[in-house]
Amino acid sequence: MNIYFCDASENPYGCFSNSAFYGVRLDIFQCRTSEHYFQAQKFEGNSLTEREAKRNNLLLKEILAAKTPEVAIALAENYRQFWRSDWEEVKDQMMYQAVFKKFDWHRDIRKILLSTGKKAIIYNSPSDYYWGFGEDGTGDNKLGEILMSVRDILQKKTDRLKNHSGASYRWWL
Ligand SMILES: Nc1nc(O)c(N)c(N[C@@H]2O[C@H](COP(=O)(O)O)[C@@H](O)[C@H]2O)n1
Repeated sequence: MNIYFCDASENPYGCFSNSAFYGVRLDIFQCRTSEHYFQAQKFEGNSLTEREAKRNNLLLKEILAAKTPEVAIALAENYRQFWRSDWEEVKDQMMYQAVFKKFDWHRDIRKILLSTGKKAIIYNSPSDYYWGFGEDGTGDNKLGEILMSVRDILQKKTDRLKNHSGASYRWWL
């Protein structure tokens, strides 16, 4: 049986959504959600002039200050002309980082992710054909795939820690 999720309010798998309020760190900044982290990464610099880097840093801070993930998305969209030029090439990697940090840090939702075992995880967004499954299931489901990759890595980390037992395993569990 597959695991489907879409909205952050769904129980128990809504926590898989990037809009769920589980914070992640971006350097010295705390992001309210993995969506904030992901959107802010659009303004991280590759080969920017000093002036451009300064401007992008301000945009990044504005995005991180957004009260909701929806506002963070809207702001990033507004400043599309300032996105890093290699965004299309790096966006999967950035999504992976955002999702990994979230589940590596938050024990409660890590347990939910690991509890899905080997089942397929599907981001059942009708409007998103890249990160999600789309209206008709022909979408790429990239977010679902990333969640499954993160699950595999965190399962291996759990198994490794289990073998060493002790304080680090108790903390991790
Ligand atoms: N529920 C929902 N509605 C949409 O319209 C969406 N695009 C998504 N997908 C999530 O939104 C984030 C936007 O990604 P892009 O900046 O457009 O690449 C991303 O976190 C998707 O998971 N969801």
